[in-house]
Amino acid sequence: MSTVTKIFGSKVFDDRVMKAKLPAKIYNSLRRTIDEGVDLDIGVANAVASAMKDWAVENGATHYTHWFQPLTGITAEKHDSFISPSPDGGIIMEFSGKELIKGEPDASSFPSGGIRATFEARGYTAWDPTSYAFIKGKTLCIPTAFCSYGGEALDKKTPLLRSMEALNTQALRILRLFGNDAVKCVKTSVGPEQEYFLITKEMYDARPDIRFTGRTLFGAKPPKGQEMDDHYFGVIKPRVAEFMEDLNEELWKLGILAKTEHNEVAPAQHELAPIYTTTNIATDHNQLTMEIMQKVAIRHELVCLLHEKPFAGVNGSGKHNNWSISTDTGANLLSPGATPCENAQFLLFLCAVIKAVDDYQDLLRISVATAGNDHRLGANEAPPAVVSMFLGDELNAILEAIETDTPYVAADKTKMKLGVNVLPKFTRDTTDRNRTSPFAFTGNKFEFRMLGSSNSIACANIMLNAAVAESLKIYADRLEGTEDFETALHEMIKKTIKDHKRIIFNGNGYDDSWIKEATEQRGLLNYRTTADCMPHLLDKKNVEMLTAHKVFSNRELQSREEIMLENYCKTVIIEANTMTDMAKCSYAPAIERYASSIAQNAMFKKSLDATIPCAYEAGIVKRLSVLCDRIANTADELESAVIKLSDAESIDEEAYMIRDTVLVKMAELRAAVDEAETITSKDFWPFPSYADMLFSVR
Ligand SMILES: NC(=O)CC[C@H](N)C(=O)O
Repeated sequence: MSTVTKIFGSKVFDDRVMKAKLPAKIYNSLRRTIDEGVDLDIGVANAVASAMKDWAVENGATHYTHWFQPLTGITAEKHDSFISPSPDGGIIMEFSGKELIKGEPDASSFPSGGIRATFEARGYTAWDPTSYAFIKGKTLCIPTAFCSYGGEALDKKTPLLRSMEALNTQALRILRLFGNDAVKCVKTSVGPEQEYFLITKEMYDARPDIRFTGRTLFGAKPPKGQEMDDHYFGVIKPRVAEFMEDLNEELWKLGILAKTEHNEVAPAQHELAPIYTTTNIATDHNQLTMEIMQKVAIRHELVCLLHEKPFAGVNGSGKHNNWSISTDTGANLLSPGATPCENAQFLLFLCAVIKAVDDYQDLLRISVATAGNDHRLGANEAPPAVVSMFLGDELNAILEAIETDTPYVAADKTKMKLGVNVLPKFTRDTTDRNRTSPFAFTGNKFEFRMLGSSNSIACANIMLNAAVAESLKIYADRLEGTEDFETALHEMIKKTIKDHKRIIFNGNGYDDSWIKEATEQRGLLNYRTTADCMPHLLDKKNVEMLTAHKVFSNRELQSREEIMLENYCKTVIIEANTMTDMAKCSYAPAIERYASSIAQNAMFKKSLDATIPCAYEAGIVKRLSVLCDRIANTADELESAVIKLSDAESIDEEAYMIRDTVLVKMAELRAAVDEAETITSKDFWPFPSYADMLFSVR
């Protein structure tokens, strides 16, 4: 066995271990819980817990934790050791079924958006057996859902599981209509491409803005950025290669299918992509991947930046969510099939996605909304904030032929009537990719490109699954019990294309003319910022859909809106405070020192000989003095804008004020400091430059 096959999954209590360690009866009953959602009885839980503990202890674990994903966007853990006193004064290592299936963390300090007051400390964590337990360090981590005392979800996993269930229910109804009775379960899978930057720890330590906010808040454009396209897929530097090697090993041990690694477009930018897996597991794995990337980087004296736009002017970091729907019998429902019948089914699922993306474009935008991602969307190969879909030429032609009842030329001029017997065979689309499209069909899956690199993929997939479940439900309601299935199917697909073709766009998403056409002619939404989109989470149609499929309750939705806006406001306020601090306490004094040293030089020169020219010195001193005044004044104005936020009467209003005043002043302050950087001696400049940081790893 190669080393990789040996270490892969070695820290995971996966199917192989369960099979080997559990009595057959227990194993089969656990499998039924994992595969079919059958309730687990305490006897089984006790047996699993005991085997899990023995395995974990054998592998060096001393503690266990319920590992969950609160609404902070990161994961949470509270370790308990397995020890229990024994009568002889020693200890035994113990872990019960009760401890496995339920935890009661005193977790009052997590954001709950009003679901739970601080004095109501209790929250519950409940084991999610569909995601395997694993060992991190010396701790056995048990993936769990997290909810309040009253049963409301306080995490991202619970609604994600609910959305998968909603899609499963509706997709099965559709499959039955096509005579498919063998499929027991439909699941979505995802392969998220994780982009990130690596800079040296030395650079990181020297930049308070990166340390406090994850991104640079100042920095003049370097002489060289990504103009030469020489970093993308370029030779990986040895130090980065060592980091990647180490990272792969850690991920493989945790059963994470790390597959592709390469240099990305911007200097210092890289990407890691795993093989796709069930959405729930992919979400857990992506959270772990982000955590481990940061840990491994430190071992190499590097820092891994997961911010969406750590450096202005070069590519930001996204997390493209490659999403598909498949059955337990191994069929990918987004893959054009081999027979006309399969293609009719494929077209129905395709239409369900088209309808979902159009009807719930706002929810998709909301699902990726963060202060950081607002800076990324709309430039440097990240899609714009207007949601649209790219299907490619062949699929477009097919949809057009269906809509207009005209022959589909590429397929023997067969008229596109969607009767299962007359639909022509067509193969996988091989058209080009579109980097500016938020939602691109890539042959047998959709690539949702709007997610930012720090986003949990849970949110985007919750909305996507729920919206598609809703389309499928509407279809199933219409088709079930119809006399003439083929005609009804054909009419329904035709209607979907007519009603929703506005969302399909194959051109350049960055063109101003597209944004104009999208918003003015097609009526698509353009929510530029988190402040613009977040309140729409509570729009009637969104609440109705999400509650109808039991993905969120009303209260859970309100809490999410509040938490996301609070997060936006806090993030920007921390950025603003960091900026005023850096401007007042570091930049302005440094600029003053440099200007005064130049002024003194000029005076020395003049005292030697009054005819020595000092135009250079005078010019610089003048420019820097003007800039320094501007920096000081703008920093004051920024500070006042932040103080004024306390006048806001609601979190929505505070977010609007941030968008309209604080972010505007931040941009002005940055412009003044960046201009000063271009004429100040490096010896006086207090922080590393863009060039220093972007080219720091050699
Ligand atoms: N080449 C690429 O796919 C770049 C994507 C880009 N970094 C983004 O923000 O999404």
